[in-house]
Amino acid sequence: MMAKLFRAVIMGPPGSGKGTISERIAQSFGLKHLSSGDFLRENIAANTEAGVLAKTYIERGLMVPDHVMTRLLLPRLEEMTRHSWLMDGFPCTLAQAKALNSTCDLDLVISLNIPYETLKDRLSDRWIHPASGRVYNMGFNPPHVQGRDDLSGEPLIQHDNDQPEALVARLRHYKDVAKPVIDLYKSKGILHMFSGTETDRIWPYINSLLSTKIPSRPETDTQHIPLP
Ligand SMILES: Nc1ncnc2c1ncn2[C@@H]1O[C@H](COP(=O)(O)OP(=O)(O)OP(=O)(O)O)[C@@H](O)[C@H]1O
Ligand SMILES: Nc1nc2c(ncn2[C@H]2C[C@H](O)[C@@H](COP(=O)(O)OP(=O)(O)O)O2)c(=O)[nH]1
Repeated sequence: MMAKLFRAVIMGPPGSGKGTISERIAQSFGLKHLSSGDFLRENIAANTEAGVLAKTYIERGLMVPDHVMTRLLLPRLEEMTRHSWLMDGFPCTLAQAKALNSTCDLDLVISLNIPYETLKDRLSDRWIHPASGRVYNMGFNPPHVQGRDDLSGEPLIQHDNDQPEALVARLRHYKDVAKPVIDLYKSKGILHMFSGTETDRIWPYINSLLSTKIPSRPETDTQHIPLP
């Protein structure tokens, strides 16, 4: 018999650690880490119709319109009939959340609540490998060679909109659009909020919550049944 699939979303402002925590969840529980940013970059690289359209918004530092996001992501999620997944970066508006709702029932939503000063410090030190989306922080998880991606050796870059001047506006925007989404998931009883300044201190709480909901991977806990 096939085990039930597990579907989760992780939300939080820029720099809150969604990507970092998603990777840990994927490793520990075998969920597939899906990222809206990665889907967009793949589509841009492949020159799909949605990718070409999305690029015009991303280049201007704007959010991609809801109808483009849902057209792009929902079919991909519908195809994921054999994998449990964790979605990072989608939904981020109420319209996206409602569209997702009509496609699947989420089991859990993780929301990260991180103080502004912490976000500012992290992002001003965030370095990205543009081709893969791999993220480094010079204090927290520095690359082996300064300024170079660990796997490809290619140069790392910083985003202008990670600098403090742009961050205030991004954060305000996040708060405005995320609030109704958080309220929706709260009302469904699936929202779990985690607050703190360090990923390493938040992680054990997320880990133990997930341990009550899904089996760990066989290599971390051999008594459990692996996910499909
Ligand atoms: N759910 C979404 N709705 C609309 N636009 C999106 C969405 N997800 C990503 N985007 C667009 O794609 C861009 C890249 O997304 P990505 O998540 O990689 O990076 P980001 O904006 O730096 O986010 P964060 O700082 O939270 O990691 C965003 O800046 C935005 O323009
Ligand atoms: N100093 C410090 N930096 C951290 C911590 N957790 C994550 N980071 C780093 C990694 C990234 O460079 C940056 C933002 O993390 P991210 O996982 O990309 O966040 P998000 O934008 O996907 O939500 O902060 C942390 O706990 N401390």
